[in-house]
Formats: sequence, structure tokens, C-alpha cells
Amino acid sequence: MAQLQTLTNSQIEPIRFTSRVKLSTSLPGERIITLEEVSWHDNISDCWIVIYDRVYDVTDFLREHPGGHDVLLDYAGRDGTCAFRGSGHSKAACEALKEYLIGELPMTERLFRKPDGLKLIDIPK
Ligand code: HEM
Repeated sequence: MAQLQTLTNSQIEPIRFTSRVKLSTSLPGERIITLEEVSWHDNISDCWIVIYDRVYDVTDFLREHPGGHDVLLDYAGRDGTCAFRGSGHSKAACEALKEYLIGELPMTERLFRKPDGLKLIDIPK
């Protein structure tokens, strides 16, 4: 018969509640956003994309994107790093990202910007 075990506080994983609304009070650099939360923002009126482990709300950029809105929508709610990289964006495009930054992935979900992550020399600071 299975034994019931009492857990101490330190054994219990903290639960992170994610929000489907923008938290206007938090600074982009301080806001940790999970891939699960990003996945809720996957359409033309609410479009978030992950690039180099950072999360961008590109909803207002969709109509301005020189490469068209459809390519951005292909990655709505998902990681678009390979597509962004593969389409040879300029330094100016990397700079343009900053304007749409809303947060970054938790360390456990990152691919690049973590101590043992994939090394790329040209990830924007
Ligand atoms: C989400 C953040 C993105 C930003 C801020 C962004 C920004 C830009 C900018 C400024 C350009 C003009 C050329 C340049 O300066 O490099 C451009 C072009 C382009 N982008 Fe993006 N881009 C983003 C994501 C993507 C993604 C995910 C794709 C997927 C394939 C993509 C595909 C393209 C293509 C194909 C062009 C070339 C358009 C042409 O020259 O006709 N972009 N982008």
C-alpha cells in the first residue's frame, strides 16, 4: 500500500502563476515569462515571439515588418529564433527588437543565454 509522506516547505516546488494579461508595472528585464504563457499569445491581435530566449510582443509591429506579417504569425506564441536568424536580419533589425521586449524565459527554458547554453557570438546584448 502506498505510504503518505509529509513534505516540508523546502521540498515543495514553488508554483509560478502565469498571467494572460500584460503586467504594465514590471520592467521587461525583470519579467520572467514561460513558454507556456507565450503560447497563449498566438494570433494577429496578440502576438508574442521568442528570440534568443527573450520574449517580444510584436503585435504592433506585424503591419510594419518589412518581411510581411505572415512570417511573424508563423511563429506567434513560439520560438522564432531560427527563422529570425535564418532570414539574415541586419544589426538594425536586432536593435529594433528592443522596442518590443516584454521579458525573458526562465533559465530552465533557455537555449542560448544560460551558462551551458548554445554559443552564438552575435546575440544582441
Ligand atoms: C520578431 C522580430 C522581428 C523583427 C524586429 C524583424 C525586423 C525586420 C527588419 C527591420 C527587416 C528589414 C531588413 C533588415 O533590417 O534586416 C526585416 C526583414 C525581413 N524579415 Fe524580419 N523581423 C522579425 C522577425 C522575423 C521572423 C520571425 C521572420 C521569419 C522568417 C522574418 C523574416 C524577414 C524577412 C524574410 C525579411 C526580408 C524582407 C525583404 O527584404 O523583402 N522576420 N525584419
